[in-house]
Amino acid sequence: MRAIVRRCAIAAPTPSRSIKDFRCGHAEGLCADRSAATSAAMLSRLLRPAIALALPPRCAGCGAITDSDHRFCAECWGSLRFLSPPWCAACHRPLEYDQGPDTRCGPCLARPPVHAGVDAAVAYGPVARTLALRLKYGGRASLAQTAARHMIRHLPDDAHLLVPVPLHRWRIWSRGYNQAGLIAAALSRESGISWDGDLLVRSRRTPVLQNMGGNARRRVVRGAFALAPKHRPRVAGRHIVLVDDVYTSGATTDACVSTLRQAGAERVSVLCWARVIDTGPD
Ligand SMILES: O=P(O)(O)OC[C@H]1O[C@@H](O)[C@H](O)[C@@H]1O
Repeated sequence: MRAIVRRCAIAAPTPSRSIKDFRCGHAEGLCADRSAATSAAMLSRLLRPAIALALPPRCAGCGAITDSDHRFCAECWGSLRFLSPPWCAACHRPLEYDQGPDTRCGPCLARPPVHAGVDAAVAYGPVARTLALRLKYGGRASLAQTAARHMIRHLPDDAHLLVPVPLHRWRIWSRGYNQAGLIAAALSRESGISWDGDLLVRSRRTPVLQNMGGNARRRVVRGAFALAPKHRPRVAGRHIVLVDDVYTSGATTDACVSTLRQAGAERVSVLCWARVIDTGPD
C-alpha cells in the first residue's frame, strides 16, 4: 500500500487527454496563455463565495450540505465499509479473521488469478452505490475525485501507469465520458502517476452486465478488449494499475488484465472505488 501520498499542484502528465476529458472539466492546467490563466484564477476567486452560497458542497451519498467538497455527512460516512486486511493474499477479498499473510481465499485457490491484486476503497453498499451511479449516469464528474481520494491509499508504490477500464466508443458517445477515465485522471492528479485512457480499448460492444451471474459476465466480455501493437512499449515490463468504478465478479477487469499481460505488462493490479464482497456462486 502507498505509504506516502504525493500530491501535485499541477496536472500530472496526461499523454492521452481526449475531447471527453475537456467536456468533463478536466482541462485545468492546459491554458497556454498565462495572463488568461491569471484572469480566470482571479475571477474564480471572486466568484467563489457566491458559488459556495448557490452550490454548497454536498454529501456524495445523500446530498446533505457538508463543510467542504468531497466529504460525506456523518451518517453516510459511518455507513461506509473501508476495506483493509485481513484479506486473501492474492485478491484482497476480506477474510473474517487473520489466518496468516499467505492465506488465499477459495476462489483464488480454485483459479489462480491473472491480476496482481484487487483493491477497492469501500465495500459496495447503499452509499458506495449512490456515488457510483451519480458518477456513471448522473454526470457528477467531481465524484471521481471523491472516489480517488479514498482509493489512493491502495495505490501500489511501484505503479508505473494508470489505465482505466475502457468503454466502447458508442457508449462514450452516448454518455459523453468514461467514469473510470475520470477516476484514473483524478488519481493521476493526486498521485503524480500518469494515466492513459486511449491505450486499452473495448473493441466490441458488450451488453450491460446487470442481472448476469459471473459466468455469463465472463462470456460476454471475453475477447472484448484490445491494445494496439504501437502501445506495447508503454506497458511492456511495467506494473500497470487498472482503474474501474465497481468490481463485482471481476469478469471485466480479468479480461482487461489478460489483454495487458499478453501485451507484455509485468504485473497488473486492479483498483476500484467499490467492490461487491458477497458474490455467491453462479
Ligand atoms: O465485471 P464485473 O466485475 O462483474 O462488473 C463490473 C463492471 O460492470 C460495470 O457495470 C462496471 O462499471 C464494471 O466495469
